[in-house]
Amino acid sequence: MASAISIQNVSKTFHVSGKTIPALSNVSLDIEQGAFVSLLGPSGCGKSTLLRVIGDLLDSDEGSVQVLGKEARKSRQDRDYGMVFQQPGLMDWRTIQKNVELPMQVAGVGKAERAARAKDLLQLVRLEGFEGHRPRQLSGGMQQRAAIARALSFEPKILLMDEPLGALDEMNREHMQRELLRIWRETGTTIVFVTHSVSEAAFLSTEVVVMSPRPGRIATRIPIDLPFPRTDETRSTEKFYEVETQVREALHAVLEPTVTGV
Ligand SMILES: Nc1ncnc2c1ncn2[C@@H]1O[C@H](COP(=O)(O)OP(=O)(O)OP(=O)(O)O)[C@@H](O)[C@H]1O
Repeated sequence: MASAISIQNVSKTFHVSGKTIPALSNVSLDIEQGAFVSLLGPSGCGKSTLLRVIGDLLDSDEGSVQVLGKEARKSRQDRDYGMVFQQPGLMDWRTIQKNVELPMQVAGVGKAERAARAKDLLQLVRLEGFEGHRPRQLSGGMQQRAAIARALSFEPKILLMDEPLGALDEMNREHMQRELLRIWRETGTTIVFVTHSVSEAAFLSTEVVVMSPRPGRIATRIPIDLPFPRTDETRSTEKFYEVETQVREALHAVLEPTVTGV
């Protein structure tokens, strides 16, 4: 399958108050179109930095990122990306419908068209009936679904998600994982997803990329061959347990390199 994202030898160092923080070192990664790739690794290993470099929110010092065969900057200008962060970032003085319409409004999409598209997107994330609500009147999971709807406004080919479910309680989180898989399968978008959760990464992904601590490097790539559709039953299967264990062991290996010999 064609490559959606091609990262070649990317390095990034931050300089803060005379200190040098090597965040990424020589990262190379190819992500296929339609993949759901999770970046997993210890805190500070550069997951968010890598996501921001992919999304052209941050320049790398070295290396290159090609998205759909173009420079990342061109892809951002072409609105190939949708982005979702841990906080939904909705504006409380606008209704849910108007929040979802905002990027389209900024881009100059006409009133009737953006209203119709926002309505469709809210249907996709199952928020029909809440169009006129304010964000504070919705649960955290519902707000995050609205943020996902907003991120999908330009039918992005690439969805970059930085711990989007991290602030949710366990039940809501599992529900949103199922919803996210449904949306991914319905839209066919390529997803790069940052998480701290082994089981979340195993449940959602077609591939888990484990990163090692500072400076961030790709330590292991684990293809996840659990069949689709993945449901709550999937979580209690032997196969899921095996996959989860494999991911957990890979994470432990980067946390305890001297013990494991990695
Ligand atoms: N804008 C910045 N200025 C200076 N240092 C930064 C900046 N952004 C990230 N860093 C540093 O780069 C390293 C990687 O940070 P990053 O946020 O990418 O890690 P992460 O793996 O996403 O962490 P976490 O899992 O805790 O969110 C950290 O040491 C962090 O302090």
